[in-house]
Amino acid sequence: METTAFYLPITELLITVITALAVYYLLQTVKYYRSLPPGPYGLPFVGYLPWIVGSSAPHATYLQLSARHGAVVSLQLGRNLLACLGTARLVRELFGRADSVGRPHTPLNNLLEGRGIVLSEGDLWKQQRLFLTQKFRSLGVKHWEKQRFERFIMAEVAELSTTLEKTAGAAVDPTDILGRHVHNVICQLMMGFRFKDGDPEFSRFNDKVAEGMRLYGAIHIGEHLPAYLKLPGKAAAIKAIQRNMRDVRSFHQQHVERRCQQRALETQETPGDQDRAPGEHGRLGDNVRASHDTNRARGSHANGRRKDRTPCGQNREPEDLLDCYLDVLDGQDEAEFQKTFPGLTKADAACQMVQVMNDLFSAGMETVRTTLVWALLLMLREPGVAARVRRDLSRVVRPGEPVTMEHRKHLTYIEAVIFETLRRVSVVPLGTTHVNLTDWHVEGFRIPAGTHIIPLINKIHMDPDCFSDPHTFNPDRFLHHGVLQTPDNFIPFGLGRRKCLGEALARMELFLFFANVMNSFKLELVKGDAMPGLDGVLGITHAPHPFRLRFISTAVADRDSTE
Ligand code: HEM
Repeated sequence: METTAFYLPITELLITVITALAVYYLLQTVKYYRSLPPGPYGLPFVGYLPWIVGSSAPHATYLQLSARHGAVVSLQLGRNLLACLGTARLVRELFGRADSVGRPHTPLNNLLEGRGIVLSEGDLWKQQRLFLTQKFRSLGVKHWEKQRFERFIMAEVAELSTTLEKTAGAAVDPTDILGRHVHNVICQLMMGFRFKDGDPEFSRFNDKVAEGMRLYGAIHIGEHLPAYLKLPGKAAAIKAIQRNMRDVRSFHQQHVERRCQQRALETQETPGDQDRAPGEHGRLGDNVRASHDTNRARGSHANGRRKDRTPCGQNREPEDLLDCYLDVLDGQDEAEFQKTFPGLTKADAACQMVQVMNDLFSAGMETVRTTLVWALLLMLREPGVAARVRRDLSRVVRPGEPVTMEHRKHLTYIEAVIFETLRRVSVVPLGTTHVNLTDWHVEGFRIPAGTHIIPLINKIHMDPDCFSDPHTFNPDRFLHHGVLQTPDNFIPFGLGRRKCLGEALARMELFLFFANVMNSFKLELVKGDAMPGLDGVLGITHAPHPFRLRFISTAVADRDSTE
């Protein structure tokens, strides 16, 4: 009897406490979700993930959500909360904040251990960003007229013309054709080498990159649902990704080693410097390959930029980004090293350098190539625009003659065509995910620290309030009395502190490749093929479905028309 009397109050107490806790938890949860920006409901545990991973065009899904819920949308993807920003004003304001520069710490991102430039954070990101910005400028990416970087691109443009001539008007996939040449521009900027035509290393490298993307695509759901990566077979997939990353890194590493050896040789050859020990990286290995062209091997020192033959980085100008890094790493001046890369050991800085190379290849090659392919596709679809491009060119250069940066100021319509291409197809429609480092209060809602934040670039570019009649391809919207305009709502390179580092380079490449192709070739749809559409697929970039076209040399076209 006594036992029962004692038992009942305890049970009641327990039930009361549990109920109170459950109600409290429920109220807190409701309060938490009500404080968030509006968004769709999802399923327990996985949230809205099935709708996003199941879509071949997630950017279009986000666009619909933004249309339904407003300028800021939140949704749960597995364990991650996502906020989408649907106006340029919000992206500008929020990504300009110092606490907007985090990147997601997801299981697959973490494989890179926070190295490089795209996924690094904090002081490491700041120092690398500063270093790269300065070096891009000094290599002539920003102030092309003072430097020789344009010559790298023009050399590649000339090679592309040769490649296109060789097709002799046959049907080709422009993505394949442009790949090596766009890749070579980055190769030259980074490491001063280029792949020759038919170089098997190029296919090997490309296959590795494609394999990496395929492997990542197969398990990227694990970024939001880490438990997924514990399923049978997933550990093997992660290992394969790691192996692939090692292979791609070692490809760049070999070029670093070769350069170290060259620099060490130069040091030994320099009178009075025989006693100098080779730099730390001069000992990295001896795996030297001779299958590529290199600036040094091609004697670029003779082009007047090289000042003298003093050792590694002393009193001579760097030829590429690798030189810029090695000048600091190999330099005798420890204080200079610490000032440039505070808190890093030389070994850390060397790993960092190789990952930065990887990042710049990934960020800079696919984006430019895809934009060029879209531009060509749009010229097939818009013959009136293509004709006006040619008319403008003919006022400035003769058909087939090289178009250079010097001509750019007279060819604003071509720049407008490139802008309109970037707007109409948004090659990087969701930017790169940011993470806020503190709680934000935006438009009356709370975005808790650690939220994954994406700018809806394609939504902004296709918003009729930002661009009238947005589905129409109209380059003139970027011109005012013939002067190129950059509207606030035009944000293909992102905004704020982590804005694209390669914008100036990308714009230079896009102009030179596009203008020169248009000046030397007429583009034709292959007979019997359907006109390619503007609904692409979203992988690393928003790319068109494969299509073919024919490049007819203007010399041949003019000859045929006079016959
Ligand atoms: C058409 C060409 C390109 C487009 C549309 C493009 C677009 C973008 C966008 C939208 C971002 C994300 C910005 C953010 O996080 O808010 C980005 C980041 C970046 N881009 Fe580009 N990009 C292009 C070409 C290039 C090139 C040629 C390079 C360099 C070789 C480059 C290097 C980078 C880097 C390093 C970042 C990360 C910056 C950081 O995290 O601090 N991009 N780009």
